[in-house]
Amino acid sequence: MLNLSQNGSSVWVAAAAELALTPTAVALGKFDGVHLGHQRVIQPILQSAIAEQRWRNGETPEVNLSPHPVTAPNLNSPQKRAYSTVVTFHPHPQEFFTGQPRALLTPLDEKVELLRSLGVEQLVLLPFDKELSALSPEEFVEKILVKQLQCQKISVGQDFCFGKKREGTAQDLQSLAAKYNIPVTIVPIKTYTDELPPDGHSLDPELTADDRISTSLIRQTLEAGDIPQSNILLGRPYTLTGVVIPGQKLGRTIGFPTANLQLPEDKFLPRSGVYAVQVLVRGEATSTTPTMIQGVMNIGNRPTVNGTHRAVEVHLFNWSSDLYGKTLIVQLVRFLRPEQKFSSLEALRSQIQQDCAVAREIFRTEC
Ligand SMILES: Cc1cc2nc3c(=O)[nH]c(=O)nc-3n(C[C@H](O)[C@H](O)[C@H](O)COP(=O)(O)O)c2cc1C
Ligand SMILES: Nc1ncnc2c1ncn2[C@@H]1O[C@H](COP(=O)(O)OP(=O)(O)O)[C@@H](O)[C@H]1O
Repeated sequence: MLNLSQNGSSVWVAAAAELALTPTAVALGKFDGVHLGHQRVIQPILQSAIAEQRWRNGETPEVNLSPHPVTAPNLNSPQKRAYSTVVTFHPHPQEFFTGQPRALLTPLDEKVELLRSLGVEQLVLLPFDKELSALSPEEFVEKILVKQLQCQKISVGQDFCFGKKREGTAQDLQSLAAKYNIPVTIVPIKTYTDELPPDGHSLDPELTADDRISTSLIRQTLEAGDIPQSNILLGRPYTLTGVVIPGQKLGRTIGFPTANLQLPEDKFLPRSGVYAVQVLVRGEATSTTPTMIQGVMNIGNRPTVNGTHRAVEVHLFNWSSDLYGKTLIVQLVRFLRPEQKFSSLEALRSQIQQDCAVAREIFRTEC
């Protein structure tokens, strides 16, 4: 079991259900992206943890989103408070079935950090293998949820499927869990029309077969470079987190040093090209240094300098010190233009100057 911790609080990461801290209040799903829909599924297990703490303090809960009445725990019993727990599959089931590595919106470390910020206490990674994928819905509930996780409460999205050949539905889970007196909240699908701002940044109709907020819709908006839309669907900016590694040391010669980022191998990259970004340098925020630093980023092969591989590089505004070895958390704000092959470094320099001016204008008017 790992304990990933930042800023003092931590999330327990259990690499198998039998290693989990119990009892649990569980949100079940893949949760790649931890987007607005996922956040809604996670919410009830957080509320139950808070509600139980309130009962302990002698208060009555204000809201109960569960379709089942949740009974107050017996405070005289030795039973402990349920740990708010996200249960997910690792590797991603699609990776298991296709044998192809799948790029993720939120690789493990990033997912852990997002769950921590939502107030989740534990992440359980169920190894998605032959054995797990062969469990019937009944066996999954009995073996994993009841025996190993000692679930007291479960939350899933309306379209959740589980068990062998995905034959169990959210409703099946509800009736199977009822046999063990475990209440199951089925969270309605969140739609992007709920999220559109009134001044109408509408989604490209070609992108949307239906209006469900989904990981695949967010991947499509990122592939299209529609960052405002990706960020609305995520409920936060899409982020690239990586360590600064050395590059060709050409950037400084044209007046635009760029921090080259090493990202997790399974990180999903948006459309190649140039972006306006806001950056957090981990460990650098002080009372005198602003938390967020504005800048520009390029994702691409750098044809002008005969680059051989895709690089992700960030130039920070108003910054001059060394960043090698530091971790940058880069939030995408807007796609500016595709990458081009320039006839000279001077032509590239002049274009980057224009990119900076466009980005500064976006920050001035929109951020
Ligand atoms: C805002 C920005 C835009 C860029 N646009 C392009 C581009 O259109 N074509 C290209 O070949 N390289 C582009 N680059 C990448 C540069 O070629 C690269 O930063 C430069 O070669 C320095 O690389 P180094 O960090 O390895 O020294 C861009 C870089 C930045 C920061
Ligand atoms: N404003 C800045 N933005 C990005 N990196 C900067 C900046 N100022 C200084 N640096 C430092 O310079 C390095 C980038 O310079 P560059 O010549 O492009 O070298 P490299 O090819 O190794 O990335 C960064 O990794 C960082 O340590």
